Amino acid sequence: MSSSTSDRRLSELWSCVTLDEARSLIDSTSSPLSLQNFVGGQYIAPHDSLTSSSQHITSFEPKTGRPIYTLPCTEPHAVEAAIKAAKAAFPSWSKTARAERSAILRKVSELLQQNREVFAIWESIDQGKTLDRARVEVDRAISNFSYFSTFILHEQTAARMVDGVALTYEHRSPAGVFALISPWNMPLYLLTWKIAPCLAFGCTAVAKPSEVTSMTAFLLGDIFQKAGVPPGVINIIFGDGATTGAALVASPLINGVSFTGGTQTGIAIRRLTAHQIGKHLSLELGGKNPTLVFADSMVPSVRERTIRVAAMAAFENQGEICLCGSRIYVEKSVYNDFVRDFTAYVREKYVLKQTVGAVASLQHCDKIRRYLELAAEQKATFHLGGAPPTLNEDEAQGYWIEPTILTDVAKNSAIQIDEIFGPVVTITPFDNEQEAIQLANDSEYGLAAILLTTDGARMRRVGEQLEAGLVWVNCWLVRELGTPFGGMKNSGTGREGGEHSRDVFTVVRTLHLPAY
Ligand SMILES: NC(=O)C1=CN([C@@H]2O[C@H](COP(=O)(O)OP(=O)(O)OC[C@H]3O[C@@H](n4cnc5c(N)ncnc54)[C@H](O)[C@@H]3O)[C@@H](O)[C@H]2O)C=CC1
Ligand SMILES: O=C(O)/C=C/C=C(\O)C(=O)O
Repeated sequence: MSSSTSDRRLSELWSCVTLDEARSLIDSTSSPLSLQNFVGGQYIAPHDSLTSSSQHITSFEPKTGRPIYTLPCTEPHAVEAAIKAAKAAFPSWSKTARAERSAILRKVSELLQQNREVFAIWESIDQGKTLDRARVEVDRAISNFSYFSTFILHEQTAARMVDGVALTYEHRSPAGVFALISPWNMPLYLLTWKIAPCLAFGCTAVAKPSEVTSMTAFLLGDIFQKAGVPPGVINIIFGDGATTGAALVASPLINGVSFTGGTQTGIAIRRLTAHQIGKHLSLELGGKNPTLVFADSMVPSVRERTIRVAAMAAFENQGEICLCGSRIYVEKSVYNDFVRDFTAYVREKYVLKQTVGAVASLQHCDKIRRYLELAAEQKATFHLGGAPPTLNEDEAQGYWIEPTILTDVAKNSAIQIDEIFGPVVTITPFDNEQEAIQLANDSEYGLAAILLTTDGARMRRVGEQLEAGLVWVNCWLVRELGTPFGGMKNSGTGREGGEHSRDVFTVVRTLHLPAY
């Protein structure tokens, strides 16, 4: 594809300001849209053998099951070309004054803001989420850039005197070229959560979105070009995990990997990089997060909040957020009331096709359906869900799962143990605080936990015993971008956010200067 053809395609994509216009564009094109890698500051023609690929992957619209575009499955030699572009850009970018880097990132955030609705439309089409949810996520992508563009302006390093003998200080420098790999549940939100700090701290990168949801990453290339990000500083390549992702993380030219995705993939990345001890690894992996509902949180004055927070934590984005609370534990004295009120609330507020979207892929939909079949076989009680959804002709091939509420699921059932990552929640009673903590911690994962109680002492007593990197009390997914974000146990290693992202993307040396 010549660059003028790619420009035309991009301008068609940018011109869609409603979901219907975007769908018409997909339907009207005789050949499916084909995404192109963005390397060295430009989109790469598919027939460029050095930087692209002969293999292609088709991506489908979750709400209809129709093909929407193809993407190159970038082969190792082309991955290497993108890494070399990032490496060539590193010396200059890493020395660029932080005020200048900040201004460029600020421009990226402004351009995202100006194109907010277009990004939301394509994210909703590509991922299956509702348009409202997509808008929330684009707003966070905007914040990712604005936050780190200002964070770097205020960094300071303190010097210390040691016993009057030596003056010491920490000197940080950008760690090098990063592989930034993101999943399909919140594509733009999570990819920019990596790109923004990486560039802010002076590193360069090769970013690879999920092969399931590559569309908004494709549009991002154009934003970086328009914002004046120098060529090679950020390269975006497409492809699957086995071919493209593995070649990217394993390359000896890559100094660090920031990855969000499934735990098994995190383990594979650790193996692929095990012999490269100095490679920075930040892995944000799966979760099977508990929501603990204490009886005091069901008193009339706060009952509505308790139900609302538990429901949001379970079903936001179809349950496709690694932080979702998919195991709800309820104190026995309020168990029946909770199940009744929670079910009524979810039935009213989480309505398939209105406030609940389609799940991301056919493969993922089949996986969730297998868990629902298992629940039926194991004679779980379905308070909601379990039946095939009512769909019109256009939606019949889409990946739709009704919000599902299960009780009577055994502790050792795979439904209670595995990360289902869909709109499926279990509710289980507990007798006392100690049992609640023990049930919450009885998981290989340790990403997040939600604690619903009005007892201030319990908030700390229980909260501090939960094996989770993030504990939310009477709220969920409240985020301040400087706080450490990441998981314990098999939910990952490393923390990102503010100065924790600085630890990921910089190397530190301590200088000792004689004081005399
Ligand atoms: N944030 C989270 O916690 C997420 C958890 N998951 C969980 O993982 C399960 C599997 O989902 P998948 O689509 O397979 O997610 P995944 O972990 O395979 O995909 C995430 C990203 O990793 C890449 N990738 C895969 N294998 C790789 C490798 N060997 N080296 C480098 N990159 C690689 C993929 O291409 C994608 O960009 C889900 O059902 C869900 O339970 C999935 C996505 C996000
Ligand atoms: O950074 C956040 O606010 C949320 C992150 C969510 C994930 O990493 C996920 O769902 O994979």
